[in-house]
Amino acid sequence: MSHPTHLPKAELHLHIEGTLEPELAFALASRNAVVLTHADTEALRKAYLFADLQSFLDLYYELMSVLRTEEDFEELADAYLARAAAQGVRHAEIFFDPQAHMVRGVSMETIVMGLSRALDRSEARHGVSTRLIMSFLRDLSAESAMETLEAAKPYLDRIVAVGLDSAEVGNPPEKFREVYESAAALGLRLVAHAGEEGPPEYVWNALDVLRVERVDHGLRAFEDPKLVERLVRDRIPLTLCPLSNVRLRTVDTLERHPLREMLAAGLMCTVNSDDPSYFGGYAGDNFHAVQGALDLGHEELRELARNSFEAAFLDDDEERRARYLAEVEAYSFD
Ligand SMILES: Nc1ncnc2[nH]cnc12
Ligand SMILES: [Zn+2]
Repeated sequence: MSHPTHLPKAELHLHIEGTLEPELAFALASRNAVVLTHADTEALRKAYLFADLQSFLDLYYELMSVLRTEEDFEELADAYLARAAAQGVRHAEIFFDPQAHMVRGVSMETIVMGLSRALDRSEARHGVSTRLIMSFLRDLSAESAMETLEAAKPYLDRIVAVGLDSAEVGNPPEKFREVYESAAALGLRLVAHAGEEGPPEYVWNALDVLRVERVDHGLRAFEDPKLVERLVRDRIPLTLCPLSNVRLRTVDTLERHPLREMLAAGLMCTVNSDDPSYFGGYAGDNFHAVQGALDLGHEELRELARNSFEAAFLDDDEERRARYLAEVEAYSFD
Protein backbone atom coordinates (compact mmCIF):
# COMPACT_ATOMS: atom_id res chain seq x y z
CA MET A 1 0.00 0.00 0.00
CA SER A 2 1.32 3.45 -0.83
CA HIS A 3 0.95 5.55 2.23
CA PRO A 4 3.53 7.11 4.58
CA THR A 5 2.12 4.82 7.29
CA HIS A 6 3.73 1.88 5.50
CA LEU A 7 7.03 3.45 4.60
CA PRO A 8 9.76 1.06 5.88
CA LYS A 9 11.17 2.49 9.09
CA ALA A 10 13.00 1.73 12.33
CA GLU A 11 11.33 2.59 15.61
CA LEU A 12 13.98 3.85 18.03
CA HIS A 13 11.89 5.35 20.84
CA LEU A 14 9.26 2.97 22.14
CA HIS A 15 8.51 2.01 25.74
CA ILE A 16 7.14 -1.51 25.75
CA GLU A 17 5.04 -0.70 28.83
CA GLY A 18 3.54 2.17 26.82
CA THR A 19 2.12 -0.30 24.30
CA LEU A 20 -0.21 -1.83 26.89
CA GLU A 21 -3.67 -1.42 25.33
CA PRO A 22 -6.66 -1.19 27.72
CA GLU A 23 -8.06 -4.57 26.59
CA LEU A 24 -4.81 -6.40 27.38
CA ALA A 25 -4.47 -4.46 30.67
CA PHE A 26 -7.86 -5.71 31.85
CA ALA A 27 -7.20 -9.26 30.62
CA LEU A 28 -3.90 -9.38 32.53
CA ALA A 29 -5.47 -7.73 35.61
CA SER A 30 -8.06 -10.47 35.69
CA ARG A 31 -5.48 -13.24 35.12
CA ASN A 32 -3.20 -11.91 37.87
CA ALA A 33 -5.93 -10.77 40.30
CA VAL A 34 -4.78 -7.14 40.15
CA VAL A 35 -7.46 -4.55 40.93
CA LEU A 36 -7.37 -1.48 38.68
CA THR A 37 -8.88 1.83 39.79
CA HIS A 38 -10.78 2.23 36.49
CA ALA A 39 -13.94 0.17 36.05
CA ASP A 40 -13.49 -0.85 32.40
CA THR A 41 -11.68 -0.08 29.13
CA GLU A 42 -14.03 2.79 28.36
CA ALA A 43 -13.43 4.48 31.71
CA LEU A 44 -9.72 3.94 31.25
CA ARG A 45 -9.64 5.49 27.77
CA LYS A 46 -11.39 8.56 29.20
CA ALA A 47 -8.49 8.97 31.62
CA TYR A 48 -6.08 9.42 28.69
CA LEU A 49 -6.21 13.21 28.91
CA PHE A 50 -2.88 14.42 30.20
CA ALA A 51 -1.79 17.82 31.49
CA ASP A 52 1.92 17.06 31.35
CA LEU A 53 4.50 14.26 31.56
CA GLN A 54 3.86 13.53 35.26
CA SER A 55 0.10 13.08 34.85
CA PHE A 56 0.81 10.50 32.14
CA LEU A 57 3.48 8.74 34.20
CA ASP A 58 1.06 8.31 37.13
CA LEU A 59 -1.32 6.27 34.95
CA TYR A 60 1.51 4.51 33.08
CA TYR A 61 3.01 3.15 36.32
CA GLU A 62 -0.37 2.17 37.72
CA LEU A 63 -1.42 0.24 34.66
CA MET A 64 1.84 -1.64 34.19
CA SER A 65 1.30 -3.27 37.61
CA VAL A 66 -0.75 -5.92 35.76
CA LEU A 67 2.50 -7.30 34.27
CA ARG A 68 3.72 -10.16 36.46
CA THR A 69 4.87 -13.24 34.57
CA GLU A 70 7.09 -14.08 31.60
CA GLU A 71 3.93 -14.82 29.60
CA ASP A 72 2.61 -11.32 30.35
CA PHE A 73 5.77 -9.66 29.02
CA GLU A 74 5.79 -12.01 26.04
CA GLU A 75 2.19 -11.21 25.13
CA LEU A 76 2.78 -7.48 25.52
CA ALA A 77 5.81 -7.50 23.23
CA ASP A 78 4.24 -9.80 20.66
CA ALA A 79 1.15 -7.56 20.39
CA TYR A 80 3.37 -4.51 19.87
CA LEU A 81 5.49 -6.23 17.20
CA ALA A 82 2.37 -7.27 15.26
CA ARG A 83 1.05 -3.71 15.29
CA ALA A 84 4.42 -2.22 14.42
CA ALA A 85 4.91 -4.62 11.49
CA ALA A 86 1.51 -3.59 10.10
CA GLN A 87 2.77 0.02 10.01
CA GLY A 88 6.03 -0.52 8.14
CA VAL A 89 8.34 -0.98 11.13
CA ARG A 90 11.19 -3.26 10.00
CA HIS A 91 13.41 -2.81 13.06
CA ALA A 92 12.46 -1.87 16.64
CA GLU A 93 14.72 -0.79 19.51
CA ILE A 94 12.56 -1.29 22.55
CA PHE A 95 12.87 0.38 25.96
CA PHE A 96 11.88 -1.41 29.13
CA ASP A 97 11.74 0.01 32.68
CA PRO A 98 12.97 -2.81 34.97
CA GLN A 99 12.85 -0.76 38.19
CA ALA A 100 9.12 -0.16 37.78
CA HIS A 101 8.58 -3.93 37.87
CA MET A 102 11.29 -4.94 40.33
CA VAL A 103 9.72 -2.74 43.07
CA ARG A 104 6.69 -5.05 42.75
CA GLY A 105 8.81 -8.16 43.18
CA VAL A 106 9.09 -9.05 39.48
CA SER A 107 12.63 -10.20 38.71
CA MET A 108 14.96 -8.99 35.98
CA GLU A 109 14.93 -12.56 34.67
CA THR A 110 11.12 -12.60 34.30
CA ILE A 111 11.17 -9.27 32.44
CA VAL A 112 14.10 -9.91 30.11
CA MET A 113 13.30 -13.55 29.36
CA GLY A 114 9.60 -12.79 28.88
CA LEU A 115 10.31 -9.99 26.41
CA SER A 116 12.97 -12.15 24.73
CA ARG A 117 10.48 -14.91 24.01
CA ALA A 118 8.60 -12.51 21.75
CA LEU A 119 11.69 -10.76 20.39
CA ASP A 120 13.49 -13.99 19.51
CA ARG A 121 10.75 -15.04 17.09
CA SER A 122 9.88 -11.54 15.88
CA GLU A 123 11.76 -11.81 12.60
CA ALA A 124 10.13 -15.12 11.68
CA ARG A 125 6.66 -14.12 12.84
CA HIS A 126 6.51 -10.40 12.06
CA GLY A 127 9.50 -9.63 9.85
CA VAL A 128 10.79 -7.15 12.46
CA SER A 129 14.35 -7.24 13.82
CA THR A 130 14.74 -6.03 17.40
CA ARG A 131 17.05 -4.72 20.10
CA LEU A 132 16.38 -4.12 23.81
CA ILE A 133 17.31 -0.93 25.66
CA MET A 134 17.22 -0.99 29.46
CA SER A 135 16.05 2.34 30.81
CA PHE A 136 16.76 3.75 34.27
CA LEU A 137 14.10 5.77 36.08
CA ARG A 138 15.65 9.20 36.64
CA ASP A 139 13.32 10.06 39.53
CA LEU A 140 14.85 7.17 41.51
CA SER A 141 18.38 7.37 42.93
CA ALA A 142 21.66 6.80 41.09
CA GLU A 143 22.30 3.95 43.57
CA SER A 144 19.09 2.25 42.43
CA ALA A 145 20.17 2.63 38.80
CA MET A 146 23.57 1.11 39.64
CA GLU A 147 21.88 -1.86 41.36
CA THR A 148 19.69 -2.32 38.30
CA LEU A 149 22.74 -2.38 36.04
CA GLU A 150 24.26 -5.00 38.34
CA ALA A 151 21.06 -7.10 38.16
CA ALA A 152 21.20 -6.96 34.36
CA LYS A 153 24.72 -8.40 34.10
CA PRO A 154 23.58 -11.99 33.39
CA TYR A 155 21.46 -10.70 30.46
CA LEU A 156 23.84 -8.29 28.77
CA ASP A 157 23.92 -10.40 25.60
CA ARG A 158 20.24 -9.44 25.18
CA ILE A 159 20.59 -5.70 25.92
CA VAL A 160 22.21 -3.32 23.44
CA ALA A 161 22.03 -0.03 25.35
CA VAL A 162 20.94 1.83 28.44
CA GLY A 163 18.55 4.78 28.51
CA LEU A 164 17.13 7.26 31.02
CA ASP A 165 13.44 8.12 31.33
CA SER A 166 10.60 9.15 33.69
CA ALA A 167 10.19 12.59 35.34
CA GLU A 168 12.81 14.80 33.71
CA VAL A 169 12.75 18.22 35.37
CA GLY A 170 14.76 18.16 38.62
CA ASN A 171 16.52 14.92 37.62
CA PRO A 172 19.31 16.12 35.32
CA PRO A 173 21.62 13.79 33.37
CA GLU A 174 24.66 14.47 35.60
CA LYS A 175 22.93 12.59 38.45
CA PHE A 176 23.73 9.39 36.48
CA ARG A 177 27.32 10.07 35.37
CA GLU A 178 28.80 7.07 37.18
CA VAL A 179 26.08 4.67 36.08
CA TYR A 180 26.66 5.65 32.46
CA GLU A 181 30.42 5.25 32.86
CA SER A 182 29.85 1.74 34.21
CA ALA A 183 27.40 0.88 31.42
CA ALA A 184 29.89 2.07 28.79
CA ALA A 185 32.62 -0.03 30.43
CA LEU A 186 30.33 -3.06 30.04
CA GLY A 187 30.09 -2.40 26.30
CA LEU A 188 26.57 -0.98 26.35
CA ARG A 189 25.55 1.83 23.99
CA LEU A 190 24.19 5.00 25.60
CA VAL A 191 21.02 7.02 24.99
CA ALA A 192 18.94 9.27 27.30
CA HIS A 193 15.70 11.21 27.26
CA ALA A 194 16.61 14.90 27.32
CA GLY A 195 14.86 18.10 26.29
CA GLU A 196 11.35 16.65 26.44
CA GLU A 197 10.23 18.95 29.28
CA GLY A 198 13.73 19.77 30.50
CA PRO A 199 15.81 22.72 29.21
CA PRO A 200 18.54 22.63 26.53
CA GLU A 201 21.13 22.39 29.33
CA TYR A 202 19.92 18.82 29.95
CA VAL A 203 20.66 17.95 26.32
CA TRP A 204 24.16 19.46 26.61
CA ASN A 205 24.79 17.35 29.71
CA ALA A 206 23.38 14.19 28.16
CA LEU A 207 26.02 14.69 25.44
CA ASP A 208 28.94 15.99 27.48
CA VAL A 209 28.49 14.24 30.84
CA LEU A 210 26.68 11.01 29.93
CA ARG A 211 28.25 10.80 26.45
CA VAL A 212 25.07 9.54 24.78
CA GLU A 213 25.06 8.68 21.06
CA ARG A 214 21.38 9.49 20.54
CA VAL A 215 19.06 11.91 22.31
CA ASP A 216 15.51 10.74 23.02
CA HIS A 217 13.12 13.61 22.22
CA GLY A 218 15.65 16.47 22.17
CA LEU A 219 12.75 18.72 21.25
CA ARG A 220 13.84 21.67 23.38
CA ALA A 221 17.36 21.54 21.91
CA PHE A 222 15.89 23.62 19.11
CA GLU A 223 15.71 26.61 21.50
CA ASP A 224 19.52 26.84 21.64
CA PRO A 225 21.30 27.68 18.34
CA LYS A 226 24.73 26.63 19.67
CA LEU A 227 23.31 23.27 20.69
CA VAL A 228 21.69 22.86 17.27
CA GLU A 229 25.08 23.57 15.69
CA ARG A 230 26.68 20.87 17.87
CA LEU A 231 23.96 18.29 17.13
CA VAL A 232 24.21 18.96 13.40
CA ARG A 233 28.03 18.89 13.42
CA ASP A 234 28.17 15.55 15.26
CA ARG A 235 25.14 14.16 13.45
CA ILE A 236 23.48 13.17 16.75
CA PRO A 237 20.14 11.47 16.08
CA LEU A 238 17.05 12.85 17.84
CA THR A 239 14.23 10.37 18.44
CA LEU A 240 11.26 12.73 18.20
CA CYS A 241 7.75 11.61 19.16
CA PRO A 242 5.24 14.08 17.68
CA LEU A 243 1.94 12.61 18.92
CA SER A 244 3.47 12.21 22.40
CA ASN A 245 4.49 15.88 22.38
CA VAL A 246 0.92 16.96 21.63
CA ARG A 247 -0.66 14.66 24.25
CA LEU A 248 1.84 15.72 26.94
CA ARG A 249 1.47 19.36 25.89
CA THR A 250 5.10 20.06 25.12
CA VAL A 251 3.77 21.49 21.83
CA ASP A 252 0.35 23.18 21.48
CA THR A 253 -0.76 21.41 18.32
CA LEU A 254 0.81 19.11 15.76
CA GLU A 255 0.68 21.95 13.23
CA ARG A 256 3.06 23.89 15.48
CA HIS A 257 5.52 21.03 15.93
CA PRO A 258 9.04 22.19 14.90
CA LEU A 259 9.92 18.93 13.09
CA ARG A 260 9.94 20.51 9.65
CA GLU A 261 12.19 23.38 10.75
CA MET A 262 14.43 20.96 12.63
CA LEU A 263 14.95 18.91 9.47
CA ALA A 264 15.63 22.08 7.48
CA ALA A 265 18.24 23.09 10.08
CA GLY A 266 20.11 19.86 9.30
CA LEU A 267 19.21 17.95 12.46
CA MET A 268 19.13 14.17 12.17
CA CYS A 269 15.49 13.71 13.15
CA THR A 270 13.58 10.46 13.47
CA VAL A 271 9.85 9.96 14.14
CA ASN A 272 8.69 7.49 16.78
CA SER A 273 5.68 6.64 18.92
CA ASP A 274 6.98 6.68 22.55
CA ASP A 275 3.90 5.18 24.29
CA PRO A 276 1.49 4.45 21.44
CA SER A 277 -1.33 3.01 23.49
CA TYR A 278 -1.56 6.27 25.45
CA PHE A 279 -0.79 8.85 22.76
CA GLY A 280 -3.08 7.87 19.93
CA GLY A 281 -0.85 6.11 17.47
CA TYR A 282 1.93 3.72 16.50
CA ALA A 283 4.97 4.61 14.38
CA GLY A 284 3.14 4.74 11.05
CA ASP A 285 0.36 6.81 12.59
CA ASN A 286 2.98 9.34 13.70
CA PHE A 287 4.40 9.52 10.15
CA HIS A 288 0.91 9.94 8.72
CA ALA A 289 -0.02 12.61 11.27
CA VAL A 290 3.08 14.76 10.70
CA GLN A 291 2.76 14.46 6.95
CA GLY A 292 -0.75 15.89 7.16
CA ALA A 293 -0.13 18.52 9.83
CA LEU A 294 3.21 19.79 8.50
CA ASP A 295 2.66 19.13 4.82
CA LEU A 296 5.85 17.08 4.56
CA GLY A 297 6.91 16.04 1.09
CA HIS A 298 7.95 12.56 0.03
CA GLU A 299 11.62 13.49 0.21
CA GLU A 300 11.28 14.63 3.85
CA LEU A 301 9.42 11.44 4.75
CA ARG A 302 12.08 9.37 3.04
CA GLU A 303 14.78 11.29 4.92
CA LEU A 304 13.06 10.50 8.25
CA ALA A 305 12.94 6.80 7.36
CA ARG A 306 16.55 6.79 6.15
CA ASN A 307 17.65 8.53 9.36
CA SER A 308 15.91 5.89 11.47
CA PHE A 309 17.96 3.08 9.93
CA GLU A 310 21.19 5.09 9.96
CA ALA A 311 20.68 5.87 13.67
CA ALA A 312 19.76 2.28 14.58
CA PHE A 313 22.14 0.11 16.59
CA LEU A 314 22.77 -2.16 13.61
CA ASP A 315 26.55 -1.81 13.54
CA ASP A 316 26.87 -5.56 13.99
CA ASP A 317 24.74 -6.17 10.90
CA GLU A 318 25.57 -3.61 8.21
CA GLU A 319 24.18 -5.90 5.53
CA ARG A 320 20.77 -5.70 7.13
CA ARG A 321 21.01 -1.92 7.46
CA ALA A 322 21.86 -1.66 3.76
CA ARG A 323 18.88 -3.86 2.89
CA TYR A 324 16.52 -1.69 4.94
CA LEU A 325 17.93 1.50 3.40
CA ALA A 326 17.37 0.04 -0.05
CA GLU A 327 13.72 -0.64 0.89
CA VAL A 328 13.32 3.04 1.80
CA GLU A 329 14.66 4.14 -1.60
CA ALA A 330 12.48 1.62 -3.44
CA TYR A 331 9.27 2.61 -1.62
CA SER A 332 6.66 4.18 -3.85
CA PHE A 333 4.25 6.71 -2.35
CA ASP A 334 1.77 6.66 -5.21
N1 LIG B 1 7.65 10.22 27.17
C1 LIG B 1 8.29 9.77 28.24
N2 LIG B 1 9.13 10.58 28.90
C2 LIG B 1 9.76 10.15 29.99
N3 LIG B 1 9.61 8.95 30.50
C3 LIG B 1 8.78 8.10 29.88
N4 LIG B 1 8.44 6.83 30.17
C4 LIG B 1 7.57 6.42 29.24
N5 LIG B 1 7.33 7.40 28.37
C5 LIG B 1 8.09 8.46 28.75
ZN1 LIG C 1 10.04 8.14 25.91
